[in-house]
Amino acid sequence: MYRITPHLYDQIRHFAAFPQTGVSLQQMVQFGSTPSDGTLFKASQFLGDELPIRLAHRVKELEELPDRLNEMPSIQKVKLWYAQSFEELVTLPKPTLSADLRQLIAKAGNGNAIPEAKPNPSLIPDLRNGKYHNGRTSVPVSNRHDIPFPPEISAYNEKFTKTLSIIKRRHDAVVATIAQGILEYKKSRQRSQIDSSIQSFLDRFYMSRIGIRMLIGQHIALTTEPPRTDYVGIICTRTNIRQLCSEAIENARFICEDYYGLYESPRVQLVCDPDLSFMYVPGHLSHMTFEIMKNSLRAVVEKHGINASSFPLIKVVVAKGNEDITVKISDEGGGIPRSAMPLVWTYMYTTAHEQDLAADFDKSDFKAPMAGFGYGLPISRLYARYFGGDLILISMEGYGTDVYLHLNRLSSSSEPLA
Ligand SMILES: Nc1ncnc2c1ncn2[C@@H]1O[C@H](COP(=O)(O)OP(=O)(O)OP(=O)(O)O)[C@@H](O)[C@H]1O
Repeated sequence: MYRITPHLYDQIRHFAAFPQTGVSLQQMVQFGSTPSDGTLFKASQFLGDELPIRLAHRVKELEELPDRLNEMPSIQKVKLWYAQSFEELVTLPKPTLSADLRQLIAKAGNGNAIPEAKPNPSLIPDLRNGKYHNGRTSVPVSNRHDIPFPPEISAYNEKFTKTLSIIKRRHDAVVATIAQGILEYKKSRQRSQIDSSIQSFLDRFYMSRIGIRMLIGQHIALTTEPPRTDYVGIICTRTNIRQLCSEAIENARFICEDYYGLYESPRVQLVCDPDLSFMYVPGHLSHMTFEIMKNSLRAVVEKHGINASSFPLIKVVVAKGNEDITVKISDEGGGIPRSAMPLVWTYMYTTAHEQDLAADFDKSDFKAPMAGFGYGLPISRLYARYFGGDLILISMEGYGTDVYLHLNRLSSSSEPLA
């Protein structure tokens, strides 16, 4: 079994002492719009500094969790995944660069670089050979894409991307495994709810995971996928919101019909300008709208009963403001009692019948069929906040719920990292 050696612990502690560097959606797009071996190499240099810092923060945090939560077997398991990924990144041999090549790489880019990872790497000892190495300095970039890069650069890019793919796959089951760890903790401490310090840990931890996966996913897509119109990596510069909402609605309705054995699930009216598009990550938007729709459908079906002759319409309205695009989902599913309102944002709060988490445990990601783990809302809110938006829920008990999904149009806000 993989274990963390004392030397690796030293490295982790060292990296965890540096702050994380946030990147905005705009920076990701500007940097990745014309990828060449040079820009990809620069991106890998940034990620090679930044990802170990982010992973090290998480290992340290998992290590220091209070009330013996850190001792739960599933928490330990996740900690080892993070440590292993950290080690794979810091031990990946970098190509030796001649002075000329250094200059070529410095010039690669398209006018706007992703930021330098905040810690000045000159302070970081090269832990592989015991020396201190000098920091990179910010170099103005030009618009040159015609520079021939030697094969060792593309070979390194390929190797780096391969390492990222392995890491991404290793971390697929993190959400479910941490959830399992929380269950182990609740059982061992005989608690029914988690306290606010654990809630904030989970918010931080899952937010960090979204960021790490965003950076990794973006890099893999830029390196391995052929260019697609309107796409830069996994970011779509013209995400059509109507189309995306329609798909999420249909998918959620299908699952609802299947789950309750309905001939037809509640209908959904969508009011949205068909041409409204903006820069976003379609995967994130699909995830959020789908989760919110599932909740509304479930509430409506359960309030009115599966034998109801008809269900009240669920309304989805999309509004375009200067700063935000807001998606409002209104249902007549009976709402939520005021006393339960703070709970809906806590992980593992659900009014669905308990499911066997362990059964879903080894699946690649965390997907409940209709409801059941109490992760839908808190994780969706993290996705919204990741790019500077928010998710707000207003309930009228006895009638229904309005959910407001605010999506930031300015796309310049940096990742919220803690
Ligand atoms: N539109 C709604 N109307 C009424 N109750 C709701 C609504 N949305 C959420 N809730 C309540 O909030 C709880 C938590 O919702 P959340 O989406 O986080 O988890 P879940 O749907 O139970 O499980 P899952 O992890 O599968 O999403 C739900 O179990 C439900 O009790």
